[in-house]
Amino acid sequence: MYFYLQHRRFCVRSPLQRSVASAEFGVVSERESELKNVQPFSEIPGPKGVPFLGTLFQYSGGIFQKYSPDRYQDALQDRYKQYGKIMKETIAGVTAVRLFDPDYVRIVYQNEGKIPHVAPLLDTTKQYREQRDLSLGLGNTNGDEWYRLRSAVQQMMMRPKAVTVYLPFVEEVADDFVARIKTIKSHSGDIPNFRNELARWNLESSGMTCFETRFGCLNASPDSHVQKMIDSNNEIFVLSTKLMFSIPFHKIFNSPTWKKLLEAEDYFFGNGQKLVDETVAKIDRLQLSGQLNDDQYNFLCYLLSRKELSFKDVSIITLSLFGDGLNTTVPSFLFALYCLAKNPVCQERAYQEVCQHVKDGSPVTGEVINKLTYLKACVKESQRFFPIGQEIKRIPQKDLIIGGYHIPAGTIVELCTSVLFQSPDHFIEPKTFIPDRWLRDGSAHNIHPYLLTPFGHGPRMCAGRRFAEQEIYVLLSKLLKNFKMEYNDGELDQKFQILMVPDRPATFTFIDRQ
Ligand code: HEM
Repeated sequence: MYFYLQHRRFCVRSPLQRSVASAEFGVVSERESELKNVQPFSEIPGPKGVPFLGTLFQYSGGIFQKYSPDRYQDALQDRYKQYGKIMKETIAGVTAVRLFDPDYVRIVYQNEGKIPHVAPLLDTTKQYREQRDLSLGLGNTNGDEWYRLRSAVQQMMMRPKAVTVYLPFVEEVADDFVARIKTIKSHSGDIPNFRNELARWNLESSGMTCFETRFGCLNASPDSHVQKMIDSNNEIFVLSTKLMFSIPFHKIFNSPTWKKLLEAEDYFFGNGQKLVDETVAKIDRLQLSGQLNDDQYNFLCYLLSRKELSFKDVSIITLSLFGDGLNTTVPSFLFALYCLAKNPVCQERAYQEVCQHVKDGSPVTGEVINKLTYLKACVKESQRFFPIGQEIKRIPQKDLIIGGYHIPAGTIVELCTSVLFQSPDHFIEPKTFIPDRWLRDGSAHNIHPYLLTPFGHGPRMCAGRRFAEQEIYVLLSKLLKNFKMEYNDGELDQKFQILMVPDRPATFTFIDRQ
């Protein structure tokens, strides 16, 4: 059943409603004619490629190369300019329809049902986990299997109140991080490779949430396990990008790149699994001796208590919370910091807000965070400037008509609104950092609700969202309180590594506030 037919049922109105909504009738009749003239899937425009591999050679080197893989965002912009709001492309055997219009995105979300299907968040990680007989985790499963996992963690991970249990850990690590900045910054306040410093902070912070242990990530030596875990996590994304734009031999045999990726995955996963095993053994010992308090090892104890989760599921979910922030929370944080450093007026206003609500010597609570409305608007605006994802993927389970084209059930659909984030058609003064546009009284900006959804939308919305946001708001408010931040390391840009990451290690300058 097409979305259009469903939609029509809701368009039956009383005479009064009809006269009030006469403008809308134009839309309805347009849609009627659209339905009559539905174009088949094959007519969706897009670049022509060779059979199976499609346009792979435009990305993969040689004389046909048009785009460097780390500038995939340019390819998407070009595709939008050339083909408009809907187009399709095949790359290395994977065909996807891309949507560049928030109204089209709305159609997909409104028809996804209770169990939306998605293409894997990271195809290579899914393949790795299948090969090693691990649980696939939330982002790589669909149907009942996904529902089983998601419903087991939904309450504990998605309720804003539930994650505030971990606030004291997050705050403790953030305070230590601020102290470390004070000791390591140069005479002029510079800290080079701040991205790596943030990675250490993030691993320490999520390590506390998952394992309630301080690992010493902040001060770890360059040849420590911690640093190697950070490096191997990064390597997974670098190699996955390479494989995304290669002939997919790795799906048939262990190609050299695939072997390197296995090594990086094994390193990260192996060390992570050891932490899970050690912590679970500790919990068992405490329980046996009657010394396990109710407020200890919340995250793991909760997962272990869920009968529907196997031990493999518990491990993967825990390691997702432990490691996923490295390539999501960290770049997101760095871009937010950059936006504030480059916009001192906004930084000052956020500083004033933080001083008003975050009191020295009092803990940062959920209530305090709720009051940081301007800070949150700054973060959201930074996500418009620097989206860390190029698209959100869905595989609709019923046929849809979008933009006048028939999209059969089972098609991979990519929701690519990030190419519109700098467009004057969608944002007033798009090239200016204006956090106010996200404040309630900034409604004059009238932003389409399906345009900027950095954490996705609906039942498959990011499972780590509450944790990531909590960490970002706490650390950002601590940094604002302690330092004026500047950035003098050239223009920061983004490069594509499955996600959008900073194009350089990034040196920030921290000037003590008295
Ligand atoms: C600023 C940081 C982050 C951003 C912007 C982000 C963004 C996203 C997005 C866009 C999705 C797809 C949502 C959809 O399909 O509707 C997603 C899914 C997911 N994210 Fe995040 N994420 C972040 C941090 C994290 C962290 C720290 C974790 C660790 C637990 C995490 C775990 C997940 C999982 C497990 C899914 C799959 C959910 C499912 O399919 O049920 N994310 N994230």
